[in-house]
Amino acid sequence: MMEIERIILRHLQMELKAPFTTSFGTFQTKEFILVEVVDRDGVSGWGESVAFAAPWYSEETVKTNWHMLEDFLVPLALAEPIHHPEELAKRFSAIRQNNMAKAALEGAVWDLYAKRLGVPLCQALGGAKKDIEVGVSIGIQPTVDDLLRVIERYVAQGYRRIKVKIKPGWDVDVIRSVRRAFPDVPLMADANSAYTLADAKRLKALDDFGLMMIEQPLGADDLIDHARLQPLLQTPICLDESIRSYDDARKALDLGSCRIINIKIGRVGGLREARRIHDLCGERGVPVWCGGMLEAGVGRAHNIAITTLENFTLPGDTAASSHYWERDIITPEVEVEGGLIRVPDAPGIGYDVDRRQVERYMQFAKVFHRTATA
Ligand SMILES: O=C(O)CCC(=O)C1=CC=C[C@@H](O)[C@@H]1C(=O)O
Ligand SMILES: [Mg+2]
Repeated sequence: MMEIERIILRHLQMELKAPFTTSFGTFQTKEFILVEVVDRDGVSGWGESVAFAAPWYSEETVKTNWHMLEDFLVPLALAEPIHHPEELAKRFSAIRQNNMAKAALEGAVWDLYAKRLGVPLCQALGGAKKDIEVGVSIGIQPTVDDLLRVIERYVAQGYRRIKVKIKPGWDVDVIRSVRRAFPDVPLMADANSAYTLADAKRLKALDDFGLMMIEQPLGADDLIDHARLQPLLQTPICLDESIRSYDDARKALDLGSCRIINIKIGRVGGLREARRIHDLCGERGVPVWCGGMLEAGVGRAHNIAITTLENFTLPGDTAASSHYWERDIITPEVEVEGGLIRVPDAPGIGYDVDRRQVERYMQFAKVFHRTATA
């Protein structure tokens, strides 16, 4: 049983090594909330909210997450002891949506739970892989030549697949050039909802390049138009933004809206829901992979743990810490060798949170205490 004594929310800000550009815009600074739960014995569990500062990927932001955590979720977590992290889904069920806020706190409780059991988080989740395969996601670059140079660097580092961002006007010609330069590299494109069904012909033209998948071509909240588009394409559609729950995944598979699902722990509301979606896709023979949200070390560690589940058969977006940061907030940092991350075997998330670095990036914090009862 976990008796959480206090919960600390910290607001951090870290500079990315290089700006990240998608169909929606560019950012260079990552703001996020780090959640620490501390139990009666002084054991800490860590979670990271993946919401961005602005609501362009989803409606959640760092500030809405702080509000949800402070005013609703933290009080619910402190109200009573927790026997198992899966209980939180029920406890949080009165709060609609706000999945990234829920996932950050649930993730911290999972870490604490695994640490108390003395097992790695991956094992607590039922994962068995010792290494996970990873790819890298590359933002839109100023020119095609720049993009080719960046890809070359990551291919040389051994990443198992390359993901490039596309948008209208930066798609067929760009992918053609990439294919010409790298005929054999496992390649995929992410549109972040930049197209509509009216663009079906343009998307169909991408069939010529042997892409592993096209990620989220249409509306962020759509399943129907994707189900119309998929039969027109040879390339599998992978849904990201559209899948926020087990039920969304079930509906998407029933409708034929996609043939692959990108699971982001934050987007679906936590590790429990992520695992349920993974299991459903496994039963239906649909492969999944773990998406990224430019996480710092704690979020990255959670991604590694969930990716050890069996049906995460495609390389994910969890690249090395050094791809993003001068200095990450965990030790050791996440390293990629030959496109693989060795899954840590220490209890919980398996990496130590480097409190000195956390202090360095922290802008403000707030501590919440359990209100004393018997
Ligand atoms: O390296 C990563 O963490 C993945 C980055 C990435 O591709 C994305 C992060 C956040 C929003 C999107 O632009 C995109 C995605 O949709 O997967
Ligand atoms: Mg995506």
